[in-house]
Amino acid sequence: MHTTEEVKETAVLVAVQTQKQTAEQTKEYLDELAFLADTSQINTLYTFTQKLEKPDTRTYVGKGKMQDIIAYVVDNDVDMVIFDDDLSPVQIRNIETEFAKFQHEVKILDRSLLILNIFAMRAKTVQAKTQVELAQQQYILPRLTRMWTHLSKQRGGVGMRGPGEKELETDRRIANDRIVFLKEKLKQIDKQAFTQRKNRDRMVRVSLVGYTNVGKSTLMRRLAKAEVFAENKLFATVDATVRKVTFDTIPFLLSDTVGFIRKLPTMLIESFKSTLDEVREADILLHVVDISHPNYEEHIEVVNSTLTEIGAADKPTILVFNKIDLFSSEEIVINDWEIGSGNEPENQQSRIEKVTAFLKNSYMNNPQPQTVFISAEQKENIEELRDTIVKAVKEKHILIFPNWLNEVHYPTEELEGEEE
Ligand SMILES: Nc1nc2c(ncn2[C@@H]2O[C@H](COP(=O)(O)OP(=O)(O)OP(=O)(O)O)[C@@H](O)[C@H]2O)c(=O)[nH]1
Ligand SMILES: [Mg+2]
Repeated sequence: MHTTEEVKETAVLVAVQTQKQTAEQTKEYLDELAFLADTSQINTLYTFTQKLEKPDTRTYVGKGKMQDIIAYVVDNDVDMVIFDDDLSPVQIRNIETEFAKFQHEVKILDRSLLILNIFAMRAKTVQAKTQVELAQQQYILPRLTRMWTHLSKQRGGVGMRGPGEKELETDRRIANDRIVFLKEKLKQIDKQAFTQRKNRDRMVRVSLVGYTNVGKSTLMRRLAKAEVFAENKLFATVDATVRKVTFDTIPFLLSDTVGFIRKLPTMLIESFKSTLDEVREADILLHVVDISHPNYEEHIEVVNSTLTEIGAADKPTILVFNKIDLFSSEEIVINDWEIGSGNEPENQQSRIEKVTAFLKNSYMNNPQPQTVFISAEQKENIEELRDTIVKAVKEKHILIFPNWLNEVHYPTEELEGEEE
């Protein structure tokens, strides 16, 4: 029997605004956290912020603020409290103790745990599943408290009440054994994957990278005509997808990868290193940016530093600004450039041109060599992107096949993917 109506759990979000952050940034981060919660089927009821030099070492926020949160949670019978930064084992224990005084059952979560949970939901391949479970176990192990102990046993669980201290020791041992097992399993999978990648024809490899939800999978579909899952949720893609694409008679491999996010748990990056091998071994990166997002510049920085962290910086990169169509439905002014509203269809094209001109201008001094402005969804400027990719691929291709220009390699049936 099925229950058709899924009852969403409810949450309040808690963030600290440090001196380095503006109120606006803090709001953006909380919006992102709410989006992460929504992706996990969790309904956000209220958000709390506190200005502090840094998060309180004992309870993340100060005593007074914690009392406000508890009052709200108890009054409204809220299911969970989600903190925007990683909680230390001590903080978790203290916060649990505060809530226990009110005999209120509440789940305590943080951003990393939420992200791990979404990854667990999304992972499809054995490799991705194993990587996510390993990251979950490693994240939870030092934080095993009464409440978090069950998390280590149920894959993808969001949080449950656990048993008493006595069982904790056993649980830690079980978690440790599991970690050893998962690491060994991953080693085997990595070996196989490495052989598979090595056995592939040597082709130029292009990887789509970018912040989560910017449109990488949508673009993959456009370019490779592949059936790739895309939706307006965070981390729609967790497994890497690779397709062979042929433009201008040159075949190359295009891969779609997991999106990056601010404060991505280090453990997760670590454990995803083998999935991210596609990115690390790529010849060319297509760094996709959602230009309609108010925080897109910070997103670019997050992606760049994540690329550095996995050792994939310094590759030839094409910066692809996506979702330019979102500019055509509303009045926008970027700095002093007034773009005007384009509700009349005949104005849309010129507005897109104006936006593109503006952005090109402001990115002219950027060391990034190439920028292209597109709408993957509305198929705007896909041709220009294609030309840019072909040019970059040709340069690499000729390095792999120095005699390429003198030979005819490719039968006509391989030309699929050329036409729209
Ligand atoms: N308006 C508009 N929406 C777009 C465009 N491209 C993608 N989208 C939407 O943006 C959302 C995210 O797209 P995806 O392709 O799943 O993004 P992604 O980068 O693969 O996301 P993750 O796999 O979660 O990292 C979807 O709802 C798409 O329909 C575009 O050019 N314009
Ligand atoms: Mg995707």
